[in-house]
Amino acid sequence: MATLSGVDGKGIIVTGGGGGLGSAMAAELCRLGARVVVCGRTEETLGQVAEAIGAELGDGRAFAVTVDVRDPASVAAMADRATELLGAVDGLVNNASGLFPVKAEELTPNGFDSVIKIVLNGTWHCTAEVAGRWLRAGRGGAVVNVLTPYAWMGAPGIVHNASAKGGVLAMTRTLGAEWAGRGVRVNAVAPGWMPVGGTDFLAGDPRVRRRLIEAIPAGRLLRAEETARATAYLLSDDASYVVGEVLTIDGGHHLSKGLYEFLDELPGRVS
Ligand SMILES: CCCCC/C=C/C(=O)SCCNC(=O)CCNC(=O)[C@H](O)C(C)(C)COP(=O)(O)OP(=O)(O)OC[C@H]1O[C@@H](n2cnc3c(N)ncnc32)[C@H](O)[C@@H]1OP(=O)(O)O
Ligand SMILES: NC(=O)C1=CN([C@@H]2O[C@H](COP(=O)(O)OP(=O)(O)OC[C@H]3O[C@@H](n4cnc5c(N)ncnc54)[C@H](OP(=O)(O)O)[C@@H]3O)[C@@H](O)[C@H]2O)C=CC1
Repeated sequence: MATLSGVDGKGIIVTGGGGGLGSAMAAELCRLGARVVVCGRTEETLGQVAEAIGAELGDGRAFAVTVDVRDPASVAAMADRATELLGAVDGLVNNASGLFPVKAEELTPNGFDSVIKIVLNGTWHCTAEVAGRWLRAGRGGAVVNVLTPYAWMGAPGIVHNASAKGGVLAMTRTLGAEWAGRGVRVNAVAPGWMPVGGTDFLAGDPRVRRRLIEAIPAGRLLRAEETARATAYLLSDDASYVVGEVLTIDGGHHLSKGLYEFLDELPGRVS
């Protein structure tokens, strides 16, 4: 029986790997057979993630490496260390991010820059470093950028992050087309709301949680592991003809329910 090739045996770097989605993603990729380097700025959380994966799946599956994605030299050092630890790097997941809710008219130039530097510049630095090595070596590889549907929908209250994610969307499509002929694939996932990391408040506030869920056609929040599995597909050779694409995983949230939820109340409705 034919099976999907998946990420079994692949070496993958996950940036922001100490965070909510990054840690869940790293663990799920390892369950699917990959070996991962989780990287970010905070050694302690990265160490905890690698240790938890080791306790579940055994040693040699997950490794912690510090990096500041805003700094190209730090990214190059991380890529060196990841290559030593994994043997070969086959995939990169650009998951690191930063944001704070703020009214656009109150956002300072430095506040805007602080988010752009992590999300847009950081994604570029990691992609240029890791994919640059693949291109110079004449080998392939897969990059998956973590977007959200607001990369194209917009997101009032977080203009810095929405602008950065919009930039990463353009980067995904551009580099996807530019490098496809040389075996380097660049794609993205666009997950909806998950009660982890930057939005872990969703797990605790029933009112906010209920209001959000009401707007999601699928009627529930997304599980981080579901994002991980979609990411695994894009990292795998099964997606070898998928280029510059965005896989949206939001239960239909960005499509909205439209008139459907009011259908029974509309005058003149023919049943
Ligand atoms: C809401 C929908 C979300 C759905 C999708 C979810 C996405 C995520 O969850 S993304 C990940 C969220 N996690 C984090 O953001 C954690 C990491 N965050 C940070 O490190 C900081 O929040 C950061 C993004 C601001 C970066 O920190 P740093 O570079 O150290 O920046 P500074 O603290 O030096 O501040 C720079 C600049 O920004 C202004 N600023 C910071 N926080 C706020 C705030 N809450 N409100 C307004 N302005 C803020 C700060 O004042 C500085 O500006 P100046 O004062 O002009 O110098
Ligand atoms: N949670 C959700 O509902 C959704 C999340 N997403 C996306 O998922 C991704 C992860 O978000 P989430 O897990 O919620 O958030 P977290 O805050 O938990 O994770 C963000 C991670 O980015 C790392 N990071 C921040 N700045 C830097 C930097 N300069 N260099 C290296 N690493 C950095 C942080 O680690 P450290 O501070 O230690 O460096 C942290 O581990 C983001 O791209 C986000 O936009 C998308 C849709 C929904």
